[in-house]
Amino acid sequence: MNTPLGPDCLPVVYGELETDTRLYSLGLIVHGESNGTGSTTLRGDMSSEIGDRDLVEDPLFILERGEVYRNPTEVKMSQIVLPCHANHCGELSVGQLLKWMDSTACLSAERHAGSPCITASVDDIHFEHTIGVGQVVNIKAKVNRAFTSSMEVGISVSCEDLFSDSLWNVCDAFATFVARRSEVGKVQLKQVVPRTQTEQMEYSIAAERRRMRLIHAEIITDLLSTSTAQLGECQEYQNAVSAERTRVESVELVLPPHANHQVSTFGGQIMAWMENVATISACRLCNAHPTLRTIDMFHFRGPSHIGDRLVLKAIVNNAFKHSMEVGVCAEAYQGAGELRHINSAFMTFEVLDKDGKPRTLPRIRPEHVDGNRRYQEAIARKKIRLDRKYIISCKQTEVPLSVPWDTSNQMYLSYSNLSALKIMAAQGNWMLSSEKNKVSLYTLEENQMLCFKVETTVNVPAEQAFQLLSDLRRRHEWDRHYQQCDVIIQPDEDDTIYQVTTPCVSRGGKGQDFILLASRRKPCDSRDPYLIALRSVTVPTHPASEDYTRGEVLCAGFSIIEESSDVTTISYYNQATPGVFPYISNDIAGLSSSFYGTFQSCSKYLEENRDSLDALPPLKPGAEWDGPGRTPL
Ligand SMILES: CCCCCCCCCCCCCC(=O)SCCNC(=O)CCNC(=O)[C@H](O)C(C)(C)COP(=O)(O)OP(=O)(O)OC[C@H]1O[C@@H](n2cnc3c(N)ncnc32)[C@H](O)[C@@H]1OP(=O)(O)O
Repeated sequence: MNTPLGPDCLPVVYGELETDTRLYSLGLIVHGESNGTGSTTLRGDMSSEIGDRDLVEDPLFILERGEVYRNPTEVKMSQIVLPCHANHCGELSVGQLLKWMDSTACLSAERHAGSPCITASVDDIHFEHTIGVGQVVNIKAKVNRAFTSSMEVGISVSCEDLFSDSLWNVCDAFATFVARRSEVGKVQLKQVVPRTQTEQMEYSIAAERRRMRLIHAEIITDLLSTSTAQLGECQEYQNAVSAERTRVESVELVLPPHANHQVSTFGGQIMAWMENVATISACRLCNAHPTLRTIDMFHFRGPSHIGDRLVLKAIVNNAFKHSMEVGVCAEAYQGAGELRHINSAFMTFEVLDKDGKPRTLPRIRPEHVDGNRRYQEAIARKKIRLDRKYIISCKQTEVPLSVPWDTSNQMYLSYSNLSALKIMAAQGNWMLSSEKNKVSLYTLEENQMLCFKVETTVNVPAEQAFQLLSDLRRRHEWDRHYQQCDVIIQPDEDDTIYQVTTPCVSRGGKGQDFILLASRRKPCDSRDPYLIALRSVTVPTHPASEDYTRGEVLCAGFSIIEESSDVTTISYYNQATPGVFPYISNDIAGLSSSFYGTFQSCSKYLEENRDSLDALPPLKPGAEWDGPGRTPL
């Protein structure tokens, strides 16, 4: 535990976070959390057997008329795995599983849209377990959020062994479906109305995931160009297998049974064909049975139809000690026509020994210039996957409070920063602790974790309040804990890294400094708030110094809701541990009013500046910190 006061006017969050508040990855949720379809499951690592059927049941949300609530878009599918669904090892083929997942998700999307829907993309999927013949696959899908013509569908897959009466999670995924009605062109979907706390959380985070997915290709291209430039020559290994030996090409004629109910090629079938060639390619490297672990996010670029020929190509791009990356591409043509690129994917395979541990794999020898490029890019993607897993899929108890920031993880940190704030804000059991002069203090205690929220209403337009509060350089105007605040880096318009110094709290003691990532977001639609999320990061240019005690913030920030054109509700959130409780207990018990004082000066600051923003020069994206003590911009 460090010193109690932080740069957020309120005590800062320190220490290990004993919480099941969860961070969400783009496609996969790795640890105990909501499963994307409205139910809550407890899972961990590979030993994630649920063991208790109740954990995957829907939360029993009782409607006023006494009925149990069920999401109107929810669709369930259960299938017994038969030998015809399995590979030669008696495990359900992932291709078959993808078909079932795509069908269930599409039917859920169509239930919401009331019109035909097509799969646009599927986020990263991580398969935690294989499924055997005779076991039952349960798939649940529901629409988390509708945008204009597209929707995010959350899919959860569990496996059930009827003989041992056990149940475990296999994977969670998020797919995007686009509604199409030929006669009207672009469809305007009705909004999803979240009814439960989990639905509210999924609804809120779906906007973040959409943002990430729409710029995913761009991010990966940027990261690849910077990362591969640093990698140098390909390493040579003894007994390496030639990449060319793993090359597979296979053609499929799209027949009516391969089409969906809209007569284009069924997306699940395309994924199954892709998985088939990828598995053959992986086998050629290891001469053993490979297990598919992850599929990176992919995008159905364009449709294909009955009568099309689909050319499926796969090659092992690189093999690491325990995993290999296979690149797969699907192209379509008609008769003697041109090839159309319809899909690409990167799949990661492992080979498991008899104890289920990954075996050491032979290395790959790339050939030709193109082979070297693929080899290097696979290394870069491996790093990107690890970064992403570390930042956005880790259990919070495993993440250090300050996460290293660099350009390669910038997007993921921003995403996790905002998602953590959204998850905190979406909790339904906030208790009003005290109220004074229109400022309310709420607390939330769960799993030895204490969060608090301070809320008030101001007569300032929401956008203006957002602009004023998101520039931390002005925070000293209303918050005495912000002694100095300098911009270190501003990678883009929505993210800024600041160094904040706070006064010392004990006589003769040191002040604190904080390296804070502030990520801000404007609303995606009228149901969203403006958000400013804060968390600690580390940057190599600013190590902890002797002059200050380095303080840390795990999750804090503002949610700003427009009540009318002139009235705005401002909520400040902070996530604390039992260790800081003594410092805020006075306020919670009503013995002190420091929160109110700070929040009232915040309201005053906003109202005094309701018509101006121009006290400081605007932040410029790309700005870099230029040395201690100097003006950063
Ligand atoms: C063998 C067994 C068979 C069994 C059969 C069982 C059948 C069961 C049934 C199962 C059936 C299963 C179903 C199947 O089998 S569907 C068959 C597989 N899918 C396809 O063939 C789709 C091919 N792709 C396209 O047609 C286009 O690329 C689409 C239409 C997808 C986008 O085209 P385009 O870009 O020109 O359109 P737009 O600019 O107007 O955007 C439209 C919306 O799309 C959003 N968007 C765009 N890109 C992405 C992205 N990467 N991630 C997320 N979202 C993305 C975008 O933001 C916008 O959203 P909004 O802002 O409006 O909200």
